Amino acid sequence: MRKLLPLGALLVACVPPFFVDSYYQNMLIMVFLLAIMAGGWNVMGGYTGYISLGHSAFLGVGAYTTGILANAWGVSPFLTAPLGGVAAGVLAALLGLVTARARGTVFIIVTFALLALLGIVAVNWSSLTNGSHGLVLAIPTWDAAYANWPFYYALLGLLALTVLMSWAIRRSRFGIGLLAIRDDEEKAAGLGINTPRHKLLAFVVSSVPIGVAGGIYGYYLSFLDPRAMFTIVASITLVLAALLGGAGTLWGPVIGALLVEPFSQWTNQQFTGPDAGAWRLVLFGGVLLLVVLFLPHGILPEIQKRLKRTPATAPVGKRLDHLPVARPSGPRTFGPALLEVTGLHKGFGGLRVLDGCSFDVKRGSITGLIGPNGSGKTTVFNLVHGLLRADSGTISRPPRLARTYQLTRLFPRLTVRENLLAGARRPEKAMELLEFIGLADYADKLADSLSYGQQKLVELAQVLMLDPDLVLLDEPAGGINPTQIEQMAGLIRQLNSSGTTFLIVEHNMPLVLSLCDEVHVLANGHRIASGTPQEIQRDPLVLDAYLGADFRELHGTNS
Ligand SMILES: Nc1ncnc2c1ncn2[C@@H]1O[C@H](COP(=O)(O)OP(=O)(O)OP(=O)(O)O)[C@@H](O)[C@H]1O
Repeated sequence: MRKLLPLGALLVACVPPFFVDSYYQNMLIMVFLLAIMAGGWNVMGGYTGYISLGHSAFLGVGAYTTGILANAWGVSPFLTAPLGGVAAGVLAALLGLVTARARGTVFIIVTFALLALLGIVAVNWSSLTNGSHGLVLAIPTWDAAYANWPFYYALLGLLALTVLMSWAIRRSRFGIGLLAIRDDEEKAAGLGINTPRHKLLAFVVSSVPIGVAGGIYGYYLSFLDPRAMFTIVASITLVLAALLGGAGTLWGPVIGALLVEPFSQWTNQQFTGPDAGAWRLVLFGGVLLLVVLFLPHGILPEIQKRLKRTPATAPVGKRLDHLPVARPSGPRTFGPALLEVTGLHKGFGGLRVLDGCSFDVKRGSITGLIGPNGSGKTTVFNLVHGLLRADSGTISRPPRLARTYQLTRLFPRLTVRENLLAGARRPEKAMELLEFIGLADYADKLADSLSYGQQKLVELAQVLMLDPDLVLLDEPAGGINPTQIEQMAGLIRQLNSSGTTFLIVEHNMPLVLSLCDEVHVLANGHRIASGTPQEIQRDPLVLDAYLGADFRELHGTNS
């Protein structure tokens, strides 16, 4: 693709002088326009995963701002078109603030409502927009033989800038943050990504090229009709182009525009009369539905998948070289409490999950938190990590704290390296940690192509990128094989010897007993025992509430 790019660019640039037929020039101008709109939208809808149905509003805002200012100042609309981009950006920022908490369908509806609202404003604010009569712009003054050229090159240049912007974003930490939000917003926030700021910026960035394009397009038409400028058909068309080509890819929106625009022009010729708009809406909506159902990732990812069809196996797990580090013999001494939880109460509706839970984790220790299913261990993690708020009680936690999840939550569509970089932009540190967990060879593989055990290791490395003082591990051995459990234990010990404190929730008792310095046992929402592994496995309360008869028999423990 990269090698073909200069050739393609040269060919496209040669069209106006060599293909004077204005039909084809106009077709390409409209393809560029649609590609810019789909490319801008892609930053929000493709990278960030927030589907907007209102993005064509930025085209109208850009066109009106450009036209009104050019008329008022008596200058060429080409000069005021960048201000169309500014107006679109400001509007997007305002809307972004309003929709800060909106997700999924609510976001779609709010963006659609914005489009409808602006259409009404454009029709009714006659003193500014000339209302439903439309706004007339200056007619181009250059020779009719070159009539389309300036628009053609202006939009081609803007398209190049849009693709370049999209490329730069995808390679930046900001872009990794956007993709992380798309894959798992809650987890992204947990890794320290400022998700509201990322979304706001993505919204603004996605609107600006469309606003500038609106200015150029308005001049191309020389007449702004509010119904055509704020039509839902335009929004559906641009979303269709992005999804068909491949949302979240660099070239997908361009490929989509190349396919959708000729189709759109064909429907323009086929449907005439007063209901034409409604029929086109039905048709585009239907095609959009088909694309979502049958080609959900779009054409480009489908082609890439077919080309890459290497053996469909996941990378085979390399045996890690890190042998578990032997436990230091003799008593270990620890610092003061790094985490202190006192009298935590938490309920969900009528269900009391935590009922006066208190315990601490000493600096430098590996502390276990065990208990029967449903005793509230994960809820404690969620409270300590700040995902939930306690009904009452206090938590004194260190500032640098990170957690893993019971079921791994890597960003599946980011590479292993990008998963690590999402929380902190430190490429050397990321590679160092991948070496440490034995997965450096997998740095550029997509996270979801790894085995579950490998994903658990990557999630550990991911949280270590934050240089945490305290790491909360939620079932690090859950669902992985005994060799990998041993590897995981070895890594935890190694990290602990270099100063990291761990709080581990785990059902694998041999692991807990061999790894932990101190163990707290929860049952019915509060702590029923604390002590060294030796003390815990002899405690009759713990044997009754959790470890049970099997454990007693197996280990010959007497009550
Ligand atoms: N967000 C929630 N809304 C309603 N109930 C919840 C919520 N989160 C947890 N619970 C309930 O709270 C109880 C404790 O759940 P929690 O996941 O903390 O237990 P756990 O000790 O971690 O269990 P396990 O060992 O099975 O992971 C369960 O009955 C669970 O169904």
